[in-house]
Amino acid sequence: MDNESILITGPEILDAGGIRRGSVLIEDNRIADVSNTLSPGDADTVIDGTGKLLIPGLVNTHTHLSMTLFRGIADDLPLDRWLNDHIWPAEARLNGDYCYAGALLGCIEMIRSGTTSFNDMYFYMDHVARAVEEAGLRCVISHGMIDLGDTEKMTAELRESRRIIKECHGMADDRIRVALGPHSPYTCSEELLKETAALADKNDLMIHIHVSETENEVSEVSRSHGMTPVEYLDEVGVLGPRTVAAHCVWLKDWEIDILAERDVKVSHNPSSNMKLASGVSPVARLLQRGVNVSLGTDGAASNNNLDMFQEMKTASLLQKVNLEDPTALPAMDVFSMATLNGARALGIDAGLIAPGKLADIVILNTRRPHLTPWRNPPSHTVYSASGADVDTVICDGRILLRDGELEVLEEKYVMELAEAAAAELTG
Ligand SMILES: C[C@H]1O[C@@H](n2cnc3c(N)ncnc32)[C@H](O)[C@@H]1O
Ligand SMILES: [Zn+2]
Repeated sequence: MDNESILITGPEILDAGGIRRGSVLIEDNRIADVSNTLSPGDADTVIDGTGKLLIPGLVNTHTHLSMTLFRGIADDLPLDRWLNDHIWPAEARLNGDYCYAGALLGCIEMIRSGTTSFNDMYFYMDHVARAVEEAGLRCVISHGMIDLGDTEKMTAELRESRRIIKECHGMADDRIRVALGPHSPYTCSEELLKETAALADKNDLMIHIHVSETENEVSEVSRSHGMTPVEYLDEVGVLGPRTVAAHCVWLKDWEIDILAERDVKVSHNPSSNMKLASGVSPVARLLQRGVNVSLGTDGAASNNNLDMFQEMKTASLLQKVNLEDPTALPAMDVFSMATLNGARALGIDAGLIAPGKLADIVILNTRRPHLTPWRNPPSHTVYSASGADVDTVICDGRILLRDGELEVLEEKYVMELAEAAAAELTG
């Protein structure tokens, strides 16, 4: 059933390299050919791409998938009160079944809005992995480690990370990989951060961490360590090319240099930063210095959805208004962030529509009133489209959504499961 050949005939193709027209042939889990001479006889499955736009699957480089269960519970608060007074008390009641239900729901939401890969940090990650395996998506997952300076807690967090690595790394034909997830410089002890760096080095693992999200964090870290968060994380060895640093809102100029030098992968989360009023990340400057900046939604309790199309538009508009410069972060740049830069951040051989790349592909219906006249694909994709315009999704060469119909998971059942879990948790 999966991993046969699929031919998508005659769509327009948009990726970070530009716009063109051509048919796309998928064999097994990779793109085999992109050309104008392919004929329908060449494939087991043929998808008519006429009137469609074919793009690489979007990559969400920072989220907490199971937090779909907490959507709408604590709006209109700053990060510290949001976490301390609402989210952490609610999370204390989580278990594996709840996290599985929330992750399944999140997977459906992502498939329907054109995301094929994501970077997740949360709890009960073996249950999240099971959901992702069933959904057919690709991900990097990490157990969110928080020790608040407690040595016993630190040992337990590292033990749980090791367990998840052992059980889940390379699962589902390597669609699921495991990273280390020290939550942040303000919730992890110095020792935990150093242990994390050593473990990542030894086992060639990615690190996923929140960095310089709020002004409070910068004051707190500066007070405790006499250094800014980026300087401190560099000192303890956490920053490198396999580190995804989420947020990076409050950066001094020299911290941007450190991030660039270490080739840290920055994940920009504009909706969450705006909703929690955390601030505005200097994305245009980061990109100018050559930092690989990608996009993330953060969790559904601070966004409040997982739609990467909205995230692209928001990212662009936020830079423009903040810099009072309408040329800042144009459509093509933000589209590259959501595709190629995301794939690079997660070490995934995708993000471009080209032979040899992993077949993670999204097809949009362009024949919609709000996309008419169809004339400027990058502009329409970033400024006019939404996740609801996605009609077909392929991940790892397997069709997950076809003409708006899910080919994986039972949507009605998953929604009921998530409703029940949310009611028990927060109701
Ligand atoms: C993995 C941990 O990260 C928390 N979490 C979710 N969103 C954010 C954010 N924007 N900043 C910091 N922590 C966050 C989750 O609620 C969980 O406790
Ligand atoms: Zn987060």
